[in-house]
Amino acid sequence: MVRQGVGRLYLILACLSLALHLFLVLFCLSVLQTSCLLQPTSSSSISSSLSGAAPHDRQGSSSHKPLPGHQNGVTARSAHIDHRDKASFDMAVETGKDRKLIGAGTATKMAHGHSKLEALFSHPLYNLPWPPLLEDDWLLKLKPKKKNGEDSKEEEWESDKSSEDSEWQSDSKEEGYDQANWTSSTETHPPWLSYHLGITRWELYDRKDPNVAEVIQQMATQPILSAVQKSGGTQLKLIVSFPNYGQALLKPMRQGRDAETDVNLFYFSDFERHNAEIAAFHLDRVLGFNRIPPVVGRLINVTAEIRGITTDHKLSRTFYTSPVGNVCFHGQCEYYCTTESPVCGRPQVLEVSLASMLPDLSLAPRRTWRSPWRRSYSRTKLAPWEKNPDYCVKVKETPPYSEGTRLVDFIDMVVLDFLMSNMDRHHYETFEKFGNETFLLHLDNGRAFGRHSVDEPSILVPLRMCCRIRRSTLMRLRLLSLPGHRLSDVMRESLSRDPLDTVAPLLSEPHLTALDRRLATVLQAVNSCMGHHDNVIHDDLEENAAHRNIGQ
Ligand SMILES: Nc1ncnc2c1ncn2[C@@H]1O[C@H](COP(=O)(O)OP(=O)(O)OP(=O)(O)O)[C@@H](O)[C@H]1O
Ligand SMILES: [Mn+2]
Repeated sequence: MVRQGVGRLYLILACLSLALHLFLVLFCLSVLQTSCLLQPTSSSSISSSLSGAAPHDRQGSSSHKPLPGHQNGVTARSAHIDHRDKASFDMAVETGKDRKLIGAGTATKMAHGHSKLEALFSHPLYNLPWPPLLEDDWLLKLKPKKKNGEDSKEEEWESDKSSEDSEWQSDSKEEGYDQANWTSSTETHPPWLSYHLGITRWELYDRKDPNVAEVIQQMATQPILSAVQKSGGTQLKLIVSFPNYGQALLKPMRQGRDAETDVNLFYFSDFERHNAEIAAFHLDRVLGFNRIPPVVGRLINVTAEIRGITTDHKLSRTFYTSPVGNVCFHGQCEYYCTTESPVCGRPQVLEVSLASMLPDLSLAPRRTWRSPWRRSYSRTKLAPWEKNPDYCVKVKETPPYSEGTRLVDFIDMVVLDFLMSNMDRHHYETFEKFGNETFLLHLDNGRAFGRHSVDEPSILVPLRMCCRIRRSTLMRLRLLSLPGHRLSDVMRESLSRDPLDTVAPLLSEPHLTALDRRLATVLQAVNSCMGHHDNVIHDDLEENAAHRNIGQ
């Protein structure tokens, strides 16, 4: 009797356990399904790594190296740099050497073995195929070399070592610089050149391109051979050069990471933030735009890596030692370049952001566009969009916003700016070669992430007024609002790969929380649009599919 009773008990327990397992399996499946908003398409193969190992979706290329025949090189001018005196680097502070930088090889797993960032980038919405890339969709291409006055089929741009006027010959003789034996063969190209050659009509870089990860790694670790002040703009910034002729735009840390913008300051009086430049690059990438040149943080020694090597006398003249013994400088510029607003090392070590330089303007000219929602930059005057609630009706009728994707591209930028609270988007740039059908460069993000406690509603006005948004953007934003892909979590993880994150988190928790809060506001704004307007969604997914079908 007893044995029979025990047997029955075991049977009941076994049934219970089976039921529990079945329940768990069903539960997991339903959770997975809800986080997957889109069925994978055949060409959107999912990569589990951030490296370039997975096949990518740019038509006509499988290794992110430009295709022969499309992308065989550029003229040597692209890497033109100032010839600089060379000084020692014995005091150089190098960071990031042993860290896994963004996109580099195997991605760093989170402590608990699950990477939300990897999961996000594996999602089909982050692996959408572009329309087929034609010859004109690449920013740069090789100049066929003419031999003896004849057109040669063989394309080559290696410098002719015997030629007197070869730029490369003189550059490569500079102490510290590499010999530049670059040919049309992609293997000979430094990573920054491969990155330049990979720029297309639709995006600045391919997230999975191993060259982009290399560019970031090199900016973080290579010796700085030259540093000169960059003219233009309002604040102090330098152009630095590396041994393989790569260049970066350096912006120094000017205030504590967590210093909130003074409430009594107009946004245009705010200092730029080096961490904002870094975080903006990560955010733009996490949003799936890929329209900000790769940026990385670094600790530099201001004496060895700026003062000691610069031949910019205007800059070197502004160095001094502060009363507490820190090495400071202020450079010369329109604003903020005085002893009242110096950049100071501690005593010599300084945090900076380094943004990879775009191709030289002589090779890839850019067009600057005034934003229709530009602020008045006056303390008293209102801008036109602040006075007219129907302002967008006019904008929608005016080229280039009346055609193609310009308006939704602009809205993408508005979403980015609202999330990071950047009020300083007075202008934006595009590559001239691509005319009106191209992505917008999201340059100059130094005034973003100024305040975490306030969300600036005026930045979102174009979205609320125009009620237009790309379907792919909206779907990615919805994905980022789900717990499994939460924007603040993926941003925290992405930023943890930057070398400066070991010094202090690049975005404090209140800034990360603000991202989630603002994302919810964007989604609410779109919902409200859909409640009141037709034609809110620009269906780029369908459009791209149609293009691909035509291309097949
Ligand atoms: N990564 C880059 N590569 C090449 N050029 C760049 C890059 N970033 C910015 N620039 C160019 O340099 C100019 C000045 O840079 P940036 O806008 O960041 O400086 P700024 O001092 O903040 O300017 P402003 O005061 O006008 O806002 C930009 O308008 C842009 O044309
Ligand atoms: Mn600026």
